[in-house]
Amino acid sequence: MSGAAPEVLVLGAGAIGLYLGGRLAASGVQVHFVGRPRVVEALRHRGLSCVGLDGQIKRLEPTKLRLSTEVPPGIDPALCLLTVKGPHTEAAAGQLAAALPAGNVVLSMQNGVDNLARLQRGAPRLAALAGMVPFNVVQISECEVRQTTDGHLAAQQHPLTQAWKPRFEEAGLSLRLYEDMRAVQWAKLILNLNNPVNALSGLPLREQLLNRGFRQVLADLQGEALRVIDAAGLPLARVTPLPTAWIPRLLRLPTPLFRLLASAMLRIRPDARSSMYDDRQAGRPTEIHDLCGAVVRLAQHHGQSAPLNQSMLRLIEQTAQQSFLTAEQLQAALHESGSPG
Ligand SMILES: NC(=O)C1=CN([C@@H]2O[C@H](COP(=O)(O)OP(=O)(O)OC[C@H]3O[C@@H](n4cnc5c(N)ncnc54)[C@H](OP(=O)(O)O)[C@@H]3O)[C@@H](O)[C@H]2O)C=CC1
Ligand SMILES: CC(C)(CO)C(=O)C(=O)O
Repeated sequence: MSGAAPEVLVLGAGAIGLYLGGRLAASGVQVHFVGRPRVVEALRHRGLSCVGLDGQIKRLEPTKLRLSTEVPPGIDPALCLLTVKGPHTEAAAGQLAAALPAGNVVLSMQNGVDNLARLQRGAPRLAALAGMVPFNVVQISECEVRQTTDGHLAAQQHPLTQAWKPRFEEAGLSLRLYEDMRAVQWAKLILNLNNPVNALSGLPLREQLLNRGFRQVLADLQGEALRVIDAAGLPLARVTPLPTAWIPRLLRLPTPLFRLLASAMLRIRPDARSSMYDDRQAGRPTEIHDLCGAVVRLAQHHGQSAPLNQSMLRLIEQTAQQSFLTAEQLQAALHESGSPG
């Protein structure tokens, strides 16, 4: 392990944290990873492999990795990447607040629209910025992560993210900076409404998206969310080749036409699944309250309802972990219990 001071702290050594941190480390950035004991232990023995979308492997031997299970007191990284799931943000913010000097920048690379506020509440003396990861990463084992879809990272326009942009690009991580990250996060949330559909289908993402019934369920959830977002007057950024508001229409097309027109969306490795599928199967808390829950809360705030997103939230919470639904069963379950409140 090099003796140079860490430049980047990754809090949450999971799929995204290991992939982003691993690629930065492989390009020469000094990265310190904070993870769970089982992950840290495995990395200490076996090192880390990050497999890019092109199949190229960036390998970090154990001696090259800086690892701990807690944020080291006194650490002063130029940048911290927060890569825990939403339900763990509050605890992570507390750890960062206790260890980092005031003013340090923490970039949340999480899904959902509420993590920045959680981070600001838990660590008010740190500078919290929003980021977004558009691509899927599969954690094959504690020590191996693989990018399975394409896309550009996004982050809040800020002198520090501007300064780090070339370092990300050198690491093969294309980064775009936005003034209005809220518009980016809501656009990503529309895409993430597929996470619970994927989790309940039990299918890999590509196979699930090639099923018209599951696409219709997703289009219904997205259509409802888009109406709520519109009523709330929130802008949406363009994070996909098509404008976000057109996606439900694309999803409803017959499969042969969808296959033809959505080739970019279907460029997914056949084994990729949503992060919510992994959480549900592992019995971990899911991010459903950060996704469908955010739509329901926004609707309520503006005197509207979002019954389908509300039903999806209940389904994820109440359906036994090992049970999967066909598209028809899912469609029926959502519409049956799709009553407001
Ligand atoms: N995976 C993906 O493809 C994508 C994920 N995202 C988003 O990125 C964020 C991270 O997701 P992902 O990487 O999949 O999540 P993971 O669950 O794979 O990784 C998070 C890791 O952090 C650990 N952790 C949580 N709290 C702490 C803590 N205080 N100290 C040390 N370790 C901790 C978790 O342990 P434990 O499991 O024990 O809690 C887990 O190992 C989420 O918001 C997700 O929605 C965005 C785009 C794509
Ligand atoms: C990349 C995407 C949209 C789907 O896998 C995701 O964000 C996730 O799995 O959480």
